[in-house]
Amino acid sequence: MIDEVLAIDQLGFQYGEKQVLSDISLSLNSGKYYALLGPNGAGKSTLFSLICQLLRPVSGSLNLMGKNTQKHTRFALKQLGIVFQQPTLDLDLTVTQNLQYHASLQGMSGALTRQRIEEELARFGLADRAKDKVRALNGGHRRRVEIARALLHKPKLLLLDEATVGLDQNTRDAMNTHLRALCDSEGITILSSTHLIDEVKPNDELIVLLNGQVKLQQRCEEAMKSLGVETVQQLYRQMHMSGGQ
Ligand SMILES: Nc1ncnc2c1ncn2[C@@H]1O[C@H](COP(=O)(O)OP(=O)(O)OP(=O)(O)O)[C@@H](O)[C@H]1O
Repeated sequence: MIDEVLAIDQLGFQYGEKQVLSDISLSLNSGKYYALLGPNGAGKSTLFSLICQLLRPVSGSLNLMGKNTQKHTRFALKQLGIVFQQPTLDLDLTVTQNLQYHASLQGMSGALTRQRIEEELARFGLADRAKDKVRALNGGHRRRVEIARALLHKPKLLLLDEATVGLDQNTRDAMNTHLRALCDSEGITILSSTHLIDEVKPNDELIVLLNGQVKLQQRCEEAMKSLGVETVQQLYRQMHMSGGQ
């Protein structure tokens, strides 16, 4: 079994003249939850776009499951599930139709599609909403559908770009618990960007991006211990003061 799911080596990116990411090197292992923290404009969404190949790196390389993403595009896209910051469900289609559309883009057979939709909707407590139009769902349920959709083809790496924004506290808590359980039960790796520091748990792997550079990659609990702080808030504030904006 390959333990390293994503390897990023000396990645650099710029929009025109503007350098946005510099010398990013990261290693993400299977079954772990990585919380990506960084202020507005730090480059989190750009990093996600590079991983899912909406953008091409200016320098450096990305390997997914041991294969270079630019040389093995289709393979790489099959390893990824993505939930973008902006909702992307079709509100006028049913939950099942939205999922079927994704499955057909992934080239999944009809039988497999039916089976996987049933499994994922059950897992997310949405089995009884399968035939409802997405428009009829509340924000928390819509997000769950988006995550179920991203998992349909059993990706190795799930990218969540501020996936809990706009959800109430209870829904966020439930989703966060659920996502970490996915890492344990399915061995899936999650890279999740957030501004909500209270969502980062001591057992998470923490990645802090500041000014387009990785300032920290360490298990959260260990990072707090080595910096002598008691909360993730304090840790993040300290990182800012020692190298941020
Ligand atoms: N298409 C673009 N063209 C030019 N500059 C861009 C473009 N997209 C983003 N940028 C700039 O690149 C930098 C990084 O943006 P990015 O959206 O990756 O940051 P972020 O960490 O995701 O921020 P946020 O938390 O606000 O979503 C910012 O300075 C932003 O203004």
